[in-house]
Amino acid sequence: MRAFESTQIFFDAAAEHLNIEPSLREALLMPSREVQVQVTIERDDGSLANYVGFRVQHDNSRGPMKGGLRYHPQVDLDEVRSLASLMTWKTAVVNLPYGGAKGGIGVNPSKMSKREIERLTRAFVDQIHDIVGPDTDIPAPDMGTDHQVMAWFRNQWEKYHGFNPAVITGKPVEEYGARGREEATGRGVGSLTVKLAKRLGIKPAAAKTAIQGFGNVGTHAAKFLYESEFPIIAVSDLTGTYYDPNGLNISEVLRHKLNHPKGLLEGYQHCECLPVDALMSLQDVNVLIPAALGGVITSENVNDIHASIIIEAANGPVDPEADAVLQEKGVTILPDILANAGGVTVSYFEWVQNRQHYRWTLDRVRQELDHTMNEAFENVWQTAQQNNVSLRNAAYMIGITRVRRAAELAGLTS
Ligand SMILES: NC(=O)C1=CN([C@@H]2O[C@H](COP(=O)(O)OP(=O)(O)OC[C@H]3O[C@@H](n4cnc5c(N)ncnc54)[C@H](OP(=O)(O)O)[C@@H]3O)[C@@H](O)[C@H]2O)C=CC1
Ligand SMILES: O=C(O)CCC(=O)C(=O)O
Repeated sequence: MRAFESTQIFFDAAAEHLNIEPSLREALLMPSREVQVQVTIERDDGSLANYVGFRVQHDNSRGPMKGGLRYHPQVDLDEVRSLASLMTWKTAVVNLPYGGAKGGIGVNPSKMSKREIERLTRAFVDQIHDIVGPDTDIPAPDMGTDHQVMAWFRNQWEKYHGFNPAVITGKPVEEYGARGREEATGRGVGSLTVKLAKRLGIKPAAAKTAIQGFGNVGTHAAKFLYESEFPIIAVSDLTGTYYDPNGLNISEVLRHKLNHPKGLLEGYQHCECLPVDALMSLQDVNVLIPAALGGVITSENVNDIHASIIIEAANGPVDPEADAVLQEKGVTILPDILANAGGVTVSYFEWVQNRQHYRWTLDRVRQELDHTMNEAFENVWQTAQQNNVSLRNAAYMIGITRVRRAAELAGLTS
């Protein structure tokens, strides 16, 4: 199933509960603007390379549009469209004054030099600089991009429009970035995992956890949960699944990754190394955290999953067919638009600080993040209980209701 179709099915299920009529559904779901651009750079060897870049601006009823930039070979218009719509519901679920957007380039950054990635980023900004801005659409990191890419993006954008660091978030801390943005998504995932397990009566020692993807989100979620005494029994990246039924020493695993020339888990010796896909079907896993690509749990592999809790750190990891099977089995799924909202929440704090020319302490960022995530969690939990629906359905109902209200107040057709 294509990514946007998946998102649409989840949207429709909630819209049905809310009794939203078809033409309004269409208006809420249809992206406001989709831009596709050619991104051509000179490779280090002097040859030319052409890529396709996208920015989909889904909705701005609640404020400027917000969402990350992904550099990955699978990036295409359908995926970016789906990710952009998820941003609209996500910013609404955590009640940030934003709409939703997403962008990316179909490229494999692991096969490029640092200078090539810089040229690629600057060439992309040359193509889209006039549709993004601090009051219109504010990008941020996602898969394959980091604070360095954000710094290049800002620098190139400011060549056209002048000083304004609020044009992008997730910047280096010393260059107008917020303390705590890098850890924010993983920290939010970790704190809600702890909260959900407690709510379901599962003690940390019994919450054996597996994390797919060990990049920004996966590493910080692992760190938080390890410190909360959850046994992390497996983690994976593209080099394999690293498994210890008694729990990995996450400090040691993180040290290994830090010392690996490409930041990979490859070569980590103090556990079993299994094939990449083995992580999903490990029998002794209670909490499964997909933290890499979307569409990784489908009708093909759903029956191999043994976990009783799935935390969607990635965007769109479970497709609707698999979701239905998991619901039937009683698996609790914390949906992406709530679980991974810590990143955009601290992006919002960064944007606020940039606009006020003021800096918050890390303690303040963490405190406000925890407050926002807790409030959103409680709201989603209560809505699910009151309406007897899944947490995903409840989260969509909250998001859609807020966006619909803002759109109606503004005058839908104006
Ligand atoms: N960064 C953020 O703030 C936010 C991210 N997200 C979502 O979280 C997810 C991860 O993003 P992020 O951590 O930033 O991305 P990164 O690029 O930092 O890390 C991605 C990780 O996933 C691994 N990976 C890719 N494919 C597979 C696979 N098939 N099996 C196992 N591991 C795999 C990569 O391995 P390798 O290194 O070997 O390539 C890498 O470890 C995405 O879905 C993103 O949209 C959501 C909200 C905010
Ligand atoms: O930090 C942001 O603005 C957006 C992060 C993002 O892309 C996401 O939540 O999926």
